[in-house]
Amino acid sequence: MDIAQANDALGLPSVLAICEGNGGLPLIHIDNAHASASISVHGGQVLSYCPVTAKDDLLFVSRQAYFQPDKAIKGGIPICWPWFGPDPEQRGRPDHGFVRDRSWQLLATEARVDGATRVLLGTRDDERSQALWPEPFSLELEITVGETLDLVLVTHNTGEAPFSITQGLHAYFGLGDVRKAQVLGLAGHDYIDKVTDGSRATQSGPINIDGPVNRIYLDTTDTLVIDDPSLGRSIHIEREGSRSAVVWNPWVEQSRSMGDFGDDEYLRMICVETTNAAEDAVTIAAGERYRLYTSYRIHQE
Ligand SMILES: O=P(O)(O)OC[C@H]1O[C@H](O)[C@H](O)[C@@H](O)[C@@H]1O
Repeated sequence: MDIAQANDALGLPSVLAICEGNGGLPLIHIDNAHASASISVHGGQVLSYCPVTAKDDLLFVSRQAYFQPDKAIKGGIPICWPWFGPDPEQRGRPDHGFVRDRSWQLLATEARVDGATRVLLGTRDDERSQALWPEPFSLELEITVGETLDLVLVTHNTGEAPFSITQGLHAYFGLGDVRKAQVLGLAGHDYIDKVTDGSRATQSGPINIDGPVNRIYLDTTDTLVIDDPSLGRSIHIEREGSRSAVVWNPWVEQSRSMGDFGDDEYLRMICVETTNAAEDAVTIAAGERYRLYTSYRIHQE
């Protein structure tokens, strides 16, 4: 992407500019009446969002994150697609699919009358995707930066046969101290516990984090809340097109095993992910589109 040309075509005076980010990867900067944000064109990934009323960024990015053309960025909101988690066919394909480590295209920008800013990014099938997954597709991510941060991920099946996907908006939220935080809104829901090799259990009460957590919650559509007394705020997550949610914190051992994650960083983050995972996989008919939506709002005390 030629940054000067992109700015000429899609920059928005005093609101949106495209610049060179870490590792030379193009980064979209937004600063409007409601919030500031940055979005990586690589991965189609929101990396930061801070409303003017908030003290701290919504999102966490690891200090050891890779910023390289063929690697995923650890933090922000990676897009997991067309499979969530390990290769479902165990053929050695990358975890979480193949769009989080590729460059997307910046398709459109818009300064809305309500002061929010809209960015449209896209990617579609090509030789590399066909080598990993044969289906013809076009994927669009619409990001709206306003009083809330809204994401809409639309999968368009451009082929002549139906296909099935799992997917996730893998948000890494910043926390003051995970040990004092709670995730609310999942009580009474069954989950698949990936820490104990996929056994099933039912959530009772709020989720407290005092060890590794890696769970797929099922049959859930309610608003989720992350209560974070250390930063004096709560984060509210709304969802449409999703009946599952993933909660992940790597805790001590997994943190040490990841090259792109600091040993102590698990204390300052949690992933609460809007997904179509496990039995919440979706099938999209030829020519049809599927819309996955999520919205994040910070309530600052
Ligand atoms: O390290 P990554 O490939 O980005 O994945 C990070 C994590 O993502 C999800 O939350 C999965 O449930 C975890 O099993 C995985 O470890």
